[in-house]
Amino acid sequence: MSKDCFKGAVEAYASVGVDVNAALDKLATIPISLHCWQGDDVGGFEEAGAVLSGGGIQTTGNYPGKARSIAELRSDMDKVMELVPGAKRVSLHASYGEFGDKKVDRDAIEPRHFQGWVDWARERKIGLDFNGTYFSHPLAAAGYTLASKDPAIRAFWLEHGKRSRQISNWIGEQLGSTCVLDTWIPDGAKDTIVDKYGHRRILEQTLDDMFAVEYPAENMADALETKLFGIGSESFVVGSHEFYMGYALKNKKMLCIDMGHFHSDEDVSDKVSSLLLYFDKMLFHVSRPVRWDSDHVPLFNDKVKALMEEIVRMGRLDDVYIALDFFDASINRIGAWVTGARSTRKALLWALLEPRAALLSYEDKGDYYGRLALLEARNVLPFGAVWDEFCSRQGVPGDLAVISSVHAYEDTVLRGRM
Ligand SMILES: C[C@H](O)[C@H](O)[C@@H](O)C(=O)CO
Ligand SMILES: [Mn+2]
Repeated sequence: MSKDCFKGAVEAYASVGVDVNAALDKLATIPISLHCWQGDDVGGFEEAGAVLSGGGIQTTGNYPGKARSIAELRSDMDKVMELVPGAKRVSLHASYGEFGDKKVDRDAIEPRHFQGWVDWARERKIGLDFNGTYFSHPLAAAGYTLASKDPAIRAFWLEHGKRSRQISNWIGEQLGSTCVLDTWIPDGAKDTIVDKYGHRRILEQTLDDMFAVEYPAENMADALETKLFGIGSESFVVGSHEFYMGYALKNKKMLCIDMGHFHSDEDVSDKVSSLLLYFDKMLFHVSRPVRWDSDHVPLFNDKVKALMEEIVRMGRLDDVYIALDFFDASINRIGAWVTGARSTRKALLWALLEPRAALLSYEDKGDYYGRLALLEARNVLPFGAVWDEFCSRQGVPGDLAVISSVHAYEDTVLRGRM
């Protein structure tokens, strides 16, 4: 789009009281954490050919070009970062360490296994986030990890959790940027369970043990991810929304809200103005559920827009961590990553361009027609011209040019992996 289109857009937004250039400046600074696991279908690199198993999550599809090594994954992520405008971070899973030839089990991971990632991130001047990996492991196969009634299984995963915290602290210290550690466990049951209370009491105690060590807030921040159900845990999830809301509030941890983890007609954005009253900070996983927690590529759709609008309306952008969490193996994985990340960024821009003051003034006067009509009118303001200008200022291609860039990478790099 031409500079004239952008000039026209600046005027159009100014007519409803919005400063486009201020919005673009702010947008560039909001970090989005890109999840490493989109590049290899959540397999990880603990051993050659590792694949996702159990854990209530699933990738479907077998599109050619999956990353087969950490080197390939990093090359793919470099390509993604070249095509995604604005500040970025990378979110690692513990199963993506560099473990060498000897088997390193989850209860033995150490900071040195992530030195390569820290060096890689430092070169790119980005921060890293971390996730313990409580799935794709024989000791998770019975359905419980931190909430297991088997003391040996529980001790194994507790050690993994403690080490994940230690590694996150080290990463944050190394990079001078707070490393967010998200803890998600798959624990739950396929069918009716009698002792829900027992498992939840165990989880509470294990988390208390895991969090016994305090790390400096500037190095690492703990988040706990809630879930409604998963494949194989349809009837009971120990770490439910209520469980973690209570635990996190009581113990001053962050809550992680994943957009895929609720009933499909539940409005996730509606939760934010309640949760951020009580939590100082929160983590969001941006995902797109289709009928269930299917982890489709996020789009610039109403749900993502509404989530960002709520955060911006509350003036709490600096209190939230925005991370991606999806895994689609049925299409070009780089394209999936890029589309999900750009859509999330677009939704942030959408929220920053909302004519908030004018809308609020209608609302406060009780002029609900005025509010409704302005909400409708803003839908056809020249948003595309502003987005294109942002991409150009950030030195990344516009939406259409991205398609050919992704195709070229597929032809020159991904096809060579078959
Ligand atoms: C791979 C991630 O840890 C996982 O997707 C988790 O965040 C989740 O959302 C599980 O449903
Ligand atoms: Mn998630």
